Amino acid sequence: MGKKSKKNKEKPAAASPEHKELSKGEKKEVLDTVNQLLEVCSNPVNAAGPKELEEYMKIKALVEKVIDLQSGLCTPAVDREKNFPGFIEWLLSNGVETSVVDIKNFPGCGYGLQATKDLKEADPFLTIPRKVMMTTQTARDSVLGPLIGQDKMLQAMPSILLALHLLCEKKIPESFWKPYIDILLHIFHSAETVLLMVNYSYKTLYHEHTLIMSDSYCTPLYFTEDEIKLLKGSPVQSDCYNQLKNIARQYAYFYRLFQNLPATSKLPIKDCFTFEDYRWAVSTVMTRQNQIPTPDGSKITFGLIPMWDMCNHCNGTITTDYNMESDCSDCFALKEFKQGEQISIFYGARSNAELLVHNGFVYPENDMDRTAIKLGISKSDNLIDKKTKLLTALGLAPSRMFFIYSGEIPVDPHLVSFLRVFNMTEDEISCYDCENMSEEDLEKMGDVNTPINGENEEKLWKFLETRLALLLRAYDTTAEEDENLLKEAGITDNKLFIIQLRRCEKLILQHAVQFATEKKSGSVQNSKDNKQTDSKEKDVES
Ligand SMILES: C[S@@+](CC[C@H](N)C(=O)[O-])C[C@H]1O[C@@H](n2cnc3c(N)ncnc32)[C@H](O)[C@@H]1O
Repeated sequence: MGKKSKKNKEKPAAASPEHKELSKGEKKEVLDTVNQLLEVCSNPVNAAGPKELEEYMKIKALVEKVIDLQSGLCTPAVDREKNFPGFIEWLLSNGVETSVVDIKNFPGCGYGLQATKDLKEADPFLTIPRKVMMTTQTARDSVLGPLIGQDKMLQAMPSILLALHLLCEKKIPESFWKPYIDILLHIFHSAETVLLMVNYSYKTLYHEHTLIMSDSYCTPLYFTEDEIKLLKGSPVQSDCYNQLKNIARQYAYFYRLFQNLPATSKLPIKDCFTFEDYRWAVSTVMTRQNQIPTPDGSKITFGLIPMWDMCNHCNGTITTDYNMESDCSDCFALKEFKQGEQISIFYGARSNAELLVHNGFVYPENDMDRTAIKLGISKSDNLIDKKTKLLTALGLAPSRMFFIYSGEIPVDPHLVSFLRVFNMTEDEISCYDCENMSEEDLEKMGDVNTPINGENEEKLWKFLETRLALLLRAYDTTAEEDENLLKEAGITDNKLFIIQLRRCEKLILQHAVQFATEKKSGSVQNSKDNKQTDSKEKDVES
């Protein structure tokens, strides 16, 4: 990154002297705990269930111990609001035009961008040049450069590289990106969002809940054990376990690397690489990064795009584009915005589960919501080989994740095809020539309105209805109970998003059960009608 980062590379590692030193004994205790963490987190993934929870609790306890031991080493939080003017000045001095937007606090989603004038759909409102971005390339030009050449993980995983890059720059007082880093969300450990608004409808509550917004991420890395338990029944619970396991493993890996590798001796984080700082950096990158092309345009990589990353999310389409000629990221209004309105952008087609795990929030109005279910042909099914063969011909694995969608039609062609094959008799399977499936066969098999026959159709919807009802029973609460819980005073951000998520999942499942029931009744009726027609035809024949 221009002159400054070169300077960082040559004269690195003047870490800010805010942290205290750990004693020899404390250092040893941290290292022992980190070693245990690495061992537990390197176990192969356990199947979902009690074993997974047990492992999570072990990891969580070790992580808490490390956080506790390192509590004096973490970078202190800064007041981001006070730093916004300096950030805007820095943007202006680097040629970024910001006159169309203001940074403002928007209850429910933290800070965001407000339109300073009316904007029409597709009007440009932000152009951010590469020179202010933090990218994998600027990481290579920074103090991290020598380490990247020696570490496969950093070479292969751009998000991890960005997280460490951010952390190093945060510790360098003269970093080029200091004005940007100073406006990022920081962690106040004791802060919890307090609900000011009670007695409001759910939707109002959702929008009002962060009148006092805690300056903290809500990624699963910050969930407590009790909060994670609130996800019982949700497929996201496993994702949360896995996220902590993966990040803890990475942390332990780099912690040990920083102790042993000469290439890390000049890193400003070498002696103050805390778990708390690492989860902050990872959460920052997870929730703010965007894809950008490499300078030669040959590959796509990741980067942090200052100011663009102040945009919050709403339904719509992607309206950010990289202009290779000007080497800038251009952002256009996804709809008309009136002066004073929040300008939101569409982050991409993500379910609420994905938004919670990767972006640290839930968007109840999400048009793209869906929930995952795992289905597979049972090993005890006598027809497993034949069904597997037919599924393979249809491009489907015999055991895999499917999605149930919000919206009118909750099933997609993959699920419909799978369920049809899953419920076939031997005679039905034998009607298909797996070696010569035509495009038309594939399409028909997945078309929700083209049953292969009444009986199969009835079995299919009955199976789905029963399966989804079972999934709904796995949760500890109903959607209605969740709605009431969301109205409780004093709910934390984490709990709010978790309950919103499981409520959204239940609404999707409930609607899909209703859809399956209606389809089943329709197919029963059709079967009856067909049988009657058959017998009438037989009568006529006889
Ligand atoms: C790219 S940042 C946007 C700026 C951020 N609000 C801030 O204060 O810095 C993404 C984060 O904003 C919040 N966010 C974005 N869109 C949101 C929405 N529709 N509802 C709630 N929170 C949202 C989430 O905390 C998310 O992790």
